[in-house]
Amino acid sequence: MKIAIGADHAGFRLKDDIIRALQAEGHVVEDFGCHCADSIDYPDYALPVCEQVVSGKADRGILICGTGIGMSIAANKIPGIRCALAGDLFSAKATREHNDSNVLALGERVVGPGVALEIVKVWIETEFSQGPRHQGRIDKIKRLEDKYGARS
Ligand SMILES: O=C(CO)[C@H](O)[C@H](O)[C@H](O)COP(=O)(O)O
Repeated sequence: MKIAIGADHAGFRLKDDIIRALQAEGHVVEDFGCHCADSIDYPDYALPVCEQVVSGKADRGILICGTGIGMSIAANKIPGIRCALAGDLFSAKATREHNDSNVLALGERVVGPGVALEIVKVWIETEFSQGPRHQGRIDKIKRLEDKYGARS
C-alpha cells in the first residue's frame, strides 16, 4: 500500500516510528514532514497528505499531532477525506469497517508508541465492510460535502 504521512512538531517522533514500522511491512511511505521540534502549524501538514489521498496518489494517509484532534479537524475540511482520530484498537478497526476512513489521525501526547503502532497495523489491514448500511451513510456524508463544502 502507498501511504502519505505527516505530523506537526508534537507528532514527528511518532511519525518516524510509524514510517519504520510500515516500511518493515513492505508499504511505500511518503513523508511530508515535519522533521523537528520547531513549532509549526498542523493544517500546513494535513493538506499535502490529504491531497495525496484525494488525488489517488496515495491509498491512505496518516497524520499525527499532539492530540490528533487538530489534524483530524483540518483533514475533514477537505472534500473526499474521511479522517478518523483513533486512540484504541476497537475504534481503529470500526472506522475502517464502518466509515471507510482514508486518513488516520493519532495523538503522540495521548497514545504511547506501542499502542499507536498496533492502531496503525489494524487500521491498515482492516477492509471496509461493503454493504448498503455503511455505504448509504458514507453517501450521506458526501452529500453534506456537496452542500456545505465550499463554505466550510
Ligand atoms: O491541535 C492540536 C490540539 O488538538 C495538536 O495537539 C497540536 O499538536 C497542539 O496544539 C500543539 O501544541 P503546542 O502547544 O503548540 O505544542
